[in-house]
Amino acid sequence: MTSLLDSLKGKLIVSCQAYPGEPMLDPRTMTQIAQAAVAGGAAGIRAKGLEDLRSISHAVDVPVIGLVKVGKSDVYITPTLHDAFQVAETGCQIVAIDGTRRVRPDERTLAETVSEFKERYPDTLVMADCGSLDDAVAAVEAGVDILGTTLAGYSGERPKTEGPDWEVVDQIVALGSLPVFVEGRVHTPAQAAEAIRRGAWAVVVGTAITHPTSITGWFADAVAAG
Ligand SMILES: CC(=O)N[C@H](C=O)[C@@H](O)[C@H](O)[C@H](O)COP(=O)(O)O
Repeated sequence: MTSLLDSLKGKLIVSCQAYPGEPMLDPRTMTQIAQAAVAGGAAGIRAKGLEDLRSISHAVDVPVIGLVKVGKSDVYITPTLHDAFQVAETGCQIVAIDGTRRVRPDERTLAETVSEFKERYPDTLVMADCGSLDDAVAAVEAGVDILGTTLAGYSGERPKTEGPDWEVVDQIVALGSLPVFVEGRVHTPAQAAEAIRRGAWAVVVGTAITHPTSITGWFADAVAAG
């Protein structure tokens, strides 16, 4: 396990996700995107959906962070223990789960979820997608392996900052207890480097690398604005 985390230290992880109704929502397409990201230097891949995860885990030789997005409730990133089991079954090395203090659809606490998960999958790491410092503190107590800033700006506790939420990054890194993966609105190479300088173990970039519709929109808006 240590060597898996070591392989990600100071490195870039690329999140490869397409969303319902989008043309790239296809396991083969996402697998090709993941392979292209690895060719470009990604030390890890983050992906969602059981089919995408099975395909990507076979196709790349770097650690994969897996998740599912389920339902329309506030807690949607691998929300239940059952979801976490299904994600782990795909062969990914790290399972990302909602790491907030909100009520989960199966009404297990985060601590219960992590301990039951670890009983069945002791070798799979758990990344807690947190939305605030208080989430991160609770996630450490719950026994997770990795803290992510993924949900800062999306869980109601923090404002949605233009770029990464550096304040919460600094607060969570200052806990000093677990590796912190900075994720969420990292849109430039300079911001990714800044995350590492601020003490992130790794930095996860999604939209700015793998979501052409958003990237095109950024350019189209700039062009339209003249
Ligand atoms: C909030 C939420 O649901 N985040 C999701 C988590 O897996 C993804 O939609 C993001 O793309 C990912 O976190 C990477 O972030 P960004 O795309 O901003 O680089």
